[in-house]
Amino acid sequence: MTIGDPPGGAPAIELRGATKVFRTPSGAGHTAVRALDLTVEQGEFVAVVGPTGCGKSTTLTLVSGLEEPTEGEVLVGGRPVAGIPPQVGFVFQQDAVFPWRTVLSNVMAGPRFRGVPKTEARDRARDWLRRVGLTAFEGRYPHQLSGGQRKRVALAQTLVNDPEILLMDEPFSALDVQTRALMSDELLHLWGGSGTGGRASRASVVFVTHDLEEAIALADKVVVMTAGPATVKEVFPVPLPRPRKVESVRLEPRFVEIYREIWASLGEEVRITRERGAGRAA
Ligand SMILES: Nc1ncnc2c1ncn2[C@@H]1O[C@H](COP(=O)(O)OP(=O)(O)OP(=O)(O)O)[C@@H](O)[C@H]1O
Repeated sequence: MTIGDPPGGAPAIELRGATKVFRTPSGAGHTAVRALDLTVEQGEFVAVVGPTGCGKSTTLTLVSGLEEPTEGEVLVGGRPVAGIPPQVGFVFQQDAVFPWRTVLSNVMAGPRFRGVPKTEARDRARDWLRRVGLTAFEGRYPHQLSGGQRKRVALAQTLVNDPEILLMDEPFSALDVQTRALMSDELLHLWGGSGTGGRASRASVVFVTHDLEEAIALADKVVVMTAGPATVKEVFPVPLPRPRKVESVRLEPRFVEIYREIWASLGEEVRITRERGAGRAA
């Protein structure tokens, strides 16, 4: 057993009654998530959808250890989160690349930071750049890349560290529709391979998105959050076979049925959020 192995086959992530109250500048409390129960099994791909501002990103920050819950428990690999767990990788909407470093140097940065010798870090980075189709771009700087290419760098940069848990917060939302579909396929391909690195099992993923089609196309289960403060409203399994291609899977009749079913639940929360916004503006 290595340090990252969960005890007794525990789920990858568990939130038990997790509540997060932020202090606002006026000193008042703002509840971002409340009594949230969520389990992500090892190797599972979970998509989280919910109305804007409901608390999806806050949920990820609790799992990442960047924030502590005010009440309840957050477990990663069966252990309470204390600080940022080393086995967790992130991909956010904004690129987290160093603009002054080349693509290769950016992808090497994580392993180097973790103490991997330079030659090995370079080999691993090159292997990941090959997997994401950027071998020819290793000497470029981020500003010399397209949005889709930068996103590929971000994926390589995260996956090169062989994370057991991958937290993704609207990672593709800044991309155009076609690039977005390509990146989703690429993500499924990389995730579905025989582990992201030396491990036999694949990473457990929590993927936050506004796009219900994207959520269904990617995930094993879709978690619908309520209007803020977020709690889990319903969890829908997505029994679509894998491997999937996002552009074709969304045309299948079963996909459309699942979409209707989840939208009936999500749409209600979106309406509640809109009505609150309209009320405030009035
Ligand atoms: N550090 C903070 N201090 C105070 N309030 C915060 C803080 N971070 C988030 N919030 C508030 O908590 C609520 C949930 O925010 P969060 O970013 O988690 O929502 P979200 O569902 O990810 O939003 P979106 O879909 O728009 O990205 C919001 O009302 C937000 O204003």
